[in-house]
Amino acid sequence: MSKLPVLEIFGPTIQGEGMVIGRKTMFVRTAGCDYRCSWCDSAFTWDGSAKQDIRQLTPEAIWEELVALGGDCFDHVTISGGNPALLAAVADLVQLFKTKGIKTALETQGSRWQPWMTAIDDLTLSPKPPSSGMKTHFSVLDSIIEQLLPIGNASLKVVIFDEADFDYAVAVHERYKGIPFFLQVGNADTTTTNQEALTKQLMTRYEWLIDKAMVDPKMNDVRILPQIHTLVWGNKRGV
Ligand SMILES: C[S@@+](CC[C@H](N)C(=O)[O-])C[C@H]1O[C@@H](n2cnc3c(N)ncnc32)[C@H](O)[C@@H]1O
Ligand SMILES: Nc1nc2[nH]cc(C(=O)O)c2c(=O)[nH]1
Ligand code: SF4
Ligand SMILES: [Mg+2]
Repeated sequence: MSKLPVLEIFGPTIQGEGMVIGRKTMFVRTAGCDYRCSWCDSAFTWDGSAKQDIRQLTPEAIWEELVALGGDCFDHVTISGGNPALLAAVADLVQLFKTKGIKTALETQGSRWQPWMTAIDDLTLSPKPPSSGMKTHFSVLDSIIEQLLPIGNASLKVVIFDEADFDYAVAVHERYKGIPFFLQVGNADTTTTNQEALTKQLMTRYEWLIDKAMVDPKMNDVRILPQIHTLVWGNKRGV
């Protein structure tokens, strides 16, 4: 069976972001990304700094590791990256999880379509705002959302750092009216170990983002969230 490039397997922990925030889950983090976001909090998946830690694993080997870590204390796995949507082999992993009675979530920026996306229970599409330095190919995102709308498994989550990002988020929300929409506080310091200062800064940014959304009639049907794992554990990896 085809193998996947894996950088991290961890949990159980809480899903710290978006549509299933707070849910107990395991994480599988794949290596490689087609983007280079200026503020990426997982740059080690694509910048070469963790190259030596990438393992090519079969779905069965991934499952064994999840069970070794979580025992019978989980029923949900989140696949993130990097961009797991670069990998056709996610299909086999998701099928294996299904046979084990495990629900799946997946995080991607929405730059590539994969047929297995219809089999994901909780799919987060996180197109990137101007502050990331990336450009959204809306024709690709249009096509992904069109195919997932009848399934009802997708949400949109836009990370916000500044006014231009907020305007971008408004435009994305307006374009895809029927999709649950989340605004997420951007973490501007992904390397600090000063957790107290980071939490304070993130809460200030959270309040700023709430205030922005409250007075915008185009942002009535939205949810506004921080990354709660960052509030609890700071920039620690593997949580
Ligand atoms: C590391 S990415 C991996 C999945 C996929 N490449 C993507 O970007 O959606 C997981 C989530 O973390 C978000 N993220 C990355 N860096 C962040 C930061 N500095 N502050 C807040 N969210 C961040 C991304 O926007 C995405 O929603
Ligand atoms: N607890 C926790 N929740 C998360 N939600 C999305 C994450 C990601 O890096 O994709 C993430 C993560 O790394 N940890
Ligand atoms: S798309 Fe996701 S993993 Fe890739 S650089 Fe951007 S935030 Fe990081
Ligand atoms: Mg993360």
